[in-house]
Amino acid sequence: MLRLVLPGLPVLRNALGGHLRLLPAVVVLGLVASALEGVGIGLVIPMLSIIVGHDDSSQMSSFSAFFQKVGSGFDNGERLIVISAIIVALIVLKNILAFSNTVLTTFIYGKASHSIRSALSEQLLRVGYPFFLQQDPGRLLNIISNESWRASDAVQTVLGAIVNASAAVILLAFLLLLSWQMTLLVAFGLAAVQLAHAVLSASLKAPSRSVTSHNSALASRMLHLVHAGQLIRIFGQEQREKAVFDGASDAVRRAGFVLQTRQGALPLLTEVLHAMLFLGVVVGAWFVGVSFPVIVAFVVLLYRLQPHMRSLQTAWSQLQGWSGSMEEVRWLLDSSDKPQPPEGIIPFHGLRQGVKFDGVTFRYPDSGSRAVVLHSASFEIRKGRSTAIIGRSGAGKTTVVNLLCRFVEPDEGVTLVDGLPLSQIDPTQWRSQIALASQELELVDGTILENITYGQKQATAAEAERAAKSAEAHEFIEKLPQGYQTVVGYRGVNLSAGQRQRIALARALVRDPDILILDEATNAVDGLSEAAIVETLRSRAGHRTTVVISHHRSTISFCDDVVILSGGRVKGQTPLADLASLSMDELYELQGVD
Ligand SMILES: Nc1ncnc2c1ncn2[C@@H]1O[C@H](COP(=O)(O)OP(=O)(O)OP(=O)(O)O)[C@@H](O)[C@H]1O
Repeated sequence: MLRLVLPGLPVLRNALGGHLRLLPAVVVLGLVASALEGVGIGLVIPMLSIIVGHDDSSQMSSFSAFFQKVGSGFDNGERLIVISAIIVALIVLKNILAFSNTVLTTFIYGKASHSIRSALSEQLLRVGYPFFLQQDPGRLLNIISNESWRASDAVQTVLGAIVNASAAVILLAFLLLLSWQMTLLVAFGLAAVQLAHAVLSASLKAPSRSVTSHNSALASRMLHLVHAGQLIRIFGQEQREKAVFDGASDAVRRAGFVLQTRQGALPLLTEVLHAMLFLGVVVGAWFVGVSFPVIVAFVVLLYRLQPHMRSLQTAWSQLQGWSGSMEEVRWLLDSSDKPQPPEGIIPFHGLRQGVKFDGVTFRYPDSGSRAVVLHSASFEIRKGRSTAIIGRSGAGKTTVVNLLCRFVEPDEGVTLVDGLPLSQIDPTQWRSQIALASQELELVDGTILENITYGQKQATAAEAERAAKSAEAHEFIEKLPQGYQTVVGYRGVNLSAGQRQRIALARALVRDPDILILDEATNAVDGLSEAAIVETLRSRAGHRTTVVISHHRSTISFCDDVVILSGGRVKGQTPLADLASLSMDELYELQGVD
């Protein structure tokens, strides 16, 4: 039931996590502060009785009569002073408690916001890689940068609502004790206002979802403008991109306008309803003959109750308005419909014989009727040897790498490592023994040294330098004013493509991996440097295994074996020596590659 009533409840529960146990303290502080306020207001009764000279408590409820007796031992002047002093003391104490509650709720809010962001980042790091193949990055960016803040705000709103609800309960209890008849009238009135408010708030859900989906689309456009700067300029698409972006931005504005105007109308409407209720109570009290001091105390209590009720209603409509955001955050945090990370418990400490693809068939997730990418592929990568995987564009070479790295898993068939299914091997241990250099793996924003030792934190500067020398990167790094401390910028923008590739290669080599995978890892490197890199790779022969993907004959020249792929099918696996004299095209022709 609550799940239906309060959108995003699971998100809030997770966000509050261990701090849920602090909520009773929030409630108690709220209750006590309001009780102090209620007593202070109750003390208005004897004050007014003295001032208007109406000291008769016979027609009052026992609760009102109790206040009427306060300070009855003093003469009227002293009594006024004593009661005023008590009221001031109560106000001071109430505000100290209210401030303590503000500190407590702010602390809980900060922790809850942090746990939402932390849970989102953990989920993005934990989820199986195919998730990123299926999802729109704009949607993910929007959830992290936008919707997560709304979810945090929702936590703050709920905390505020708890404080307001505590105050409302106490003030209502005081009203009840002062006059049950008038309180009954108030309760009916409040229920009617609440009902009207709930009906109107429900209409916020659809616009909230619309805002969220338009925000996702806008985030995609923003990503596109950031990443496609060159493309847009060289093809002269600035005008068109501007129009598309403005369209997406305007759609957010329009959706936001609908949501905010509906949200904005609610407090106004409830203010009118509350005012009607207020006046109705005063007139009703006069009709049933409630004494003047009690009416005043009742009205003051009602006046103090009103902002709490309105805050509760505003909180309600805000939560409805953020339901789209909460749903998005809940969706990302929910692991049940996401690809799982690779499993496996068999320890892996190094390759002993080799890796065998045995009848592996694969299609990318969510590809619907799309073609199978690998058809029953069978070939072998032998330990200590270098295996080239070649084939025309789209043949499935990178897909083989994705399977080797366990970014994706075969649909049929099996990948065997020393005779054991790769799916049963501990993925962390497996990955710790392989290193990948590919066009997909970017540099991180940091220094060159940080990039080379990324994932190998214990590597010394000397080891990083050795790896850089092997990757033909040391020379150009040394020429940079800051050398290894040069900051490469976001995705390595401060470097040339060939320089980036050589640093990425050094990053793979510094791991001294058991299996080195190079996927078009040197295609931007000049011929001389590439020849030197090839010599380095040749020197790994015998004790280390290398898998190379390249369209260049020279890059695979040091390889022992060659696997030829065509349209996702293995056309053959042969020692490269048998084909040594052939160019790439002759090689494809010989193997019947289309
Ligand atoms: N993330 C993906 N989702 C759906 N299909 C994909 C995805 N990645 C690749 N494919 C498809 O899988 C097929 C093989 O792609 P793959 O990247 O493995 O080819 P490749 O041989 O490495 O090509 P290239 O030499 O051009 O890099 C292609 O038809 C491609 O369209």
